[in-house]
Amino acid sequence: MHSDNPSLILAVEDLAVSFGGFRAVDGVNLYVNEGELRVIIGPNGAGKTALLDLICGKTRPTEGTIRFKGRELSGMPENRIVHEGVCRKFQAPSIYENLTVYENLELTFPSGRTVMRSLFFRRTSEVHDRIMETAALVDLDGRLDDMAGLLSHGQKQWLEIAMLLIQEPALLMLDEPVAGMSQAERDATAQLLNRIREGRSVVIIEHDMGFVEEIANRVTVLDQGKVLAEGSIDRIKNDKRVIERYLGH
Ligand SMILES: Nc1ncnc2c1ncn2[C@@H]1O[C@H](COP(=O)(O)OP(=O)(O)OP(=O)(O)O)[C@@H](O)[C@H]1O
Repeated sequence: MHSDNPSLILAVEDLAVSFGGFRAVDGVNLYVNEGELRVIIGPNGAGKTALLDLICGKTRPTEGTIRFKGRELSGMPENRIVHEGVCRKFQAPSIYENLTVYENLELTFPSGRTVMRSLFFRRTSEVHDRIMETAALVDLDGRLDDMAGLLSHGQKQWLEIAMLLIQEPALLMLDEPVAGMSQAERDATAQLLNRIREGRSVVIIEHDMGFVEEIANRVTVLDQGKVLAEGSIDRIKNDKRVIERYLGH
């Protein structure tokens, strides 16, 4: 049924992973369309992170398939999955604090450069234009010459998102992107995500329901490794089982 949908970009089917006999992900189906912003919620230990780990190749499934643009990702090494267009941002920022915002972005431009080699790298106008465009997308165009270490917590998170966007992923996965942010930074992040979802798909793990309401197209609720419910935020908020298992706590 889902293969008839031309905008389907990610199709996860019957996915499972066991750790020492414990099924952290237990038969999950997940279908994400192009241009969609999907939020995954659920109680602690529901398998949200484990699901993203499987999609980005950090861990291998015990069962099931992960098709991205029709190609099977499970079994591919992590760097190959990035090359296919799937990028993942982890919670802790991994920016270079002693380099400028511009240099951080330049470093991630997809040409396999290292910190040392980038010192001798000639800036082409293509690289420069992409850096300027991406910095503007995350509101950091005014901070390009500042050391990344001087940015606020929220701006560091945006820089890291920009470092992924430079690689032009078709699917961007973010793990609790607004954790530790001020309300103003959360609002700005919601706007940022609405800008960056254009032309790509975004999958986000989030606990903050206020934020989920602001950004989500569709919400998938995981519980004990399984999909408990899926649908619009209004449907999810009023789902008896979701309230019982998660929202009511
Ligand atoms: N690589 C791994 N090795 C061993 N166990 C794992 C691994 N990844 C996840 N688990 C286990 O699987 C279960 C689900 O964990 P997971 O981190 O996916 O939950 P979560 O829904 O992301 O929870 P939280 O909201 O607390 O982050 C946990 O019991 C966890 O210990």
